[in-house]
Amino acid sequence: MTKVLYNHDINEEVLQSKKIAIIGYGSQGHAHALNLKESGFNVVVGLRKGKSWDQASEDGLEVKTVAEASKEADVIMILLPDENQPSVYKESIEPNLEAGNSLVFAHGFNIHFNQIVPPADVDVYLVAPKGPGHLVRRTFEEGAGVPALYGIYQDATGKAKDIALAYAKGIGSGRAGILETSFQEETETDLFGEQAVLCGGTAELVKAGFETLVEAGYQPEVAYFECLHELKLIVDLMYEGGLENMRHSISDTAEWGDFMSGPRVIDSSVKARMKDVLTDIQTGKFAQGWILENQANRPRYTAIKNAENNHLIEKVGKELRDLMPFVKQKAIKQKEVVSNDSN
Ligand SMILES: NC(=O)C1=CN([C@@H]2O[C@H](COP(=O)(O)OP(=O)(O)OC[C@H]3O[C@@H](n4cnc5c(N)ncnc54)[C@H](OP(=O)(O)O)[C@@H]3O)[C@@H](O)[C@H]2O)C=CC1
Ligand SMILES: CC[C@](O)(C(C)=O)C(=O)O
Ligand SMILES: [Mg+2]
Ligand SMILES: [Mg+2]
Repeated sequence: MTKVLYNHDINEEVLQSKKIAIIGYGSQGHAHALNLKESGFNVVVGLRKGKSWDQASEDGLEVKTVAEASKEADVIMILLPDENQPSVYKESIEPNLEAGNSLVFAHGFNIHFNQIVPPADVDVYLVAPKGPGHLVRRTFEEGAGVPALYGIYQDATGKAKDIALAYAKGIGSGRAGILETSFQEETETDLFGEQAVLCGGTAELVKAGFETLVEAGYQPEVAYFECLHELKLIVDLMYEGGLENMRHSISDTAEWGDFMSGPRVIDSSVKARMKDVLTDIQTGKFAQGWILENQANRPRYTAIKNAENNHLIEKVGKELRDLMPFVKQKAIKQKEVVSNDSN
């Protein structure tokens, strides 16, 4: 088995004397900045003036422009949206890099697809949490953490691995497990996971199930509870003890239906199309499409997002969630507060 590292394997001393600039204060940025600060590290947040700036200041953090924060820091973690990173890097980070600095990423996209080309005299590595930023923060506050990958692209100082591990420990990932990867592996598996399974695959499965029931004449509220709300409860059981644990808790009738109908819905044609998705990621076709979409000011992204937000499942879901005070919309609320991007 691949070696998984935990807090007791990591000495964070190497990071204690350094200043860490967190560039961006969105989903990942707020979590890294606050977790690192509470772990005892010296943090400055790099931003433009606006909502995030105000929020980071209100949260008690030192806030400066991206250029100022980059200039004074030894470790510069870029937590801007992937599509904004190249221009901000060129304008405000690259001119302020010094030999021996660390340039750090939470996702390998811009290095792997050559959108950012760093100088040879800085360390370049990634610390990529395997979970949404709001959960990186929430689990840390609860005394737990989100697993993370680290990977070294360039080791100018000979200390890149030690600093990367100390950083991962500082955000709480040493409580959950830290694994070594490469920029290529992180970039390709992360894009595949979010497209085919975690976000794209799951959203389409949920909508298809909901639409099938509603089109057959069943109540939308029943369809919502069945296909979306209960999904979390089922996935919690998988998270806690794998598929076997989920199957232990459900009825034998459900388990037999799972064995009989699951493979009818998710058949070998789905896996073949997953392989096509992976190929587009590996060849750079997906990355090129996303870069062009941004250069054109996101016409397709905006149209699809508007249509998705107006889907019946969203309307019904909002009404039902409003009646369940224990279901809190923490992630979206936080994102609205800390980010004024087009989300
Ligand atoms: N979201 C996640 O959970 C995960 C993300 N990642 C990676 O982490 C990185 C960050 O992603 P994520 O946290 O989603 O990003 P967000 O979209 O949440 O980042 C928004 C933040 O970036 C700031 N920002 C945007 N553009 C600029 C700019 N031009 N100058 C200064 N600040 C700017 C915003 O400030 P303002 O308020 O001024 O707009 C805001 O603080 C990406 O590489 C992503 O792939 C990795 C794992 C999971
Ligand atoms: C699953 C989506 C993700 O990769 C993540 C939260 O890990 C992202 O890019 O946001
Ligand atoms: Mg991810
Ligand atoms: Mg991702």
